[in-house]
Amino acid sequence: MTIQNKLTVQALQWTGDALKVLDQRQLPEKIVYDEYKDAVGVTEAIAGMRVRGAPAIGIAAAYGVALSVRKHYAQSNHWRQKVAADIAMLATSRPTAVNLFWALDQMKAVLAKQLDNPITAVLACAEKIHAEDIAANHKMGELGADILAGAKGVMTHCNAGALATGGYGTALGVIRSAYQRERINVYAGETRPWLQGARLTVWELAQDGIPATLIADSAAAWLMKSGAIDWIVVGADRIAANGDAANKIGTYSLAVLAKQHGVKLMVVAPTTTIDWTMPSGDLIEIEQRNPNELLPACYNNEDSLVSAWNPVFDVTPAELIAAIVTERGVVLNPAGQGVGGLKNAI
Ligand SMILES: CSC[C@@H](O)[C@@H](O)C(=O)COP(=O)(O)O
Repeated sequence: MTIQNKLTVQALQWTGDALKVLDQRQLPEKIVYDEYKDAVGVTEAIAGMRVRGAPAIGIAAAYGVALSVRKHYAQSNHWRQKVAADIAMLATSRPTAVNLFWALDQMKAVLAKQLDNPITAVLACAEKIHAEDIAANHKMGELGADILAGAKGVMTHCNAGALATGGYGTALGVIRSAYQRERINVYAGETRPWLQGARLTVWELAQDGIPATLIADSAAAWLMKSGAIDWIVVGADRIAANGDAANKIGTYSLAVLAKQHGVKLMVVAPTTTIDWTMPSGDLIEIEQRNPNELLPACYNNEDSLVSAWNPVFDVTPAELIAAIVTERGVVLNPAGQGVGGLKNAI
């Protein structure tokens, strides 16, 4: 399947025998791509945040399985067991984004078939997942832009752009599409502690010629009070069946503040981000990352009395969400109805 992406900078590229990953830890100062030829490398790239963002994590993992089959098929009669072990390893890379587990399930389903050429079959599946994600982003961009019509300002959190997906982006896809229709003021929260907003989002928008204003996370309430924004537009890592949505830590704070200020919250995510088996967001596993991502280095010693609590996602209840935008359609005011209506929608 052809992968179409208008952007020059892509998080992931398949080269024919390797996965090229843009090292997002080095942005915006440096644009560095690393090449991975096995599932161990791809697992490390995901766990170490070289590639991040729910859809991009799923796509990278799918290519990781394709690399695993390439490596083991010709070398071993036990290639299926070795690939299964690699899939189990990839599944440990990060816990919250359900796109990872969805993509691995897609690859397992291909591998469960009688295959004449497993290498070609799994690669075709990975490329299909990649291409369909880009197509879904463009569809969501248009649907979300319809909702934003007439808005003067939007704020986004974390990076839910081309860097976090196959290309174009979820929340940033909506902002891109809206901006193409009419100029809109875009604000991005810096997104502590990893600074996805400051390092990735404003840079990515600037690559497309879209002006963006960076704010400290703690300035969000004051921005809303000023009347500058009508909507907050974010992505998601996992949406429960009842419409609760896990996203980058700080999204829940923004949702609570938005309610106080009459600002609306839009969650933009492909249906691969919906966990149909999970009835409520209360059950979503929230990743805790190393406290040293937060702690100044001087506290990183055994005698230190200072520790850090570093959950990197939170869950926004459906009642605080005005719209969930997917490639299959929009759910307005999901509280009470959830997202089940999208399950069989085309
Ligand atoms: C389209 S990306 C949606 C989410 O994955 C994104 O908002 C987010 O929270 C990413 O977190 P990260 O820890 O950078 O992987």
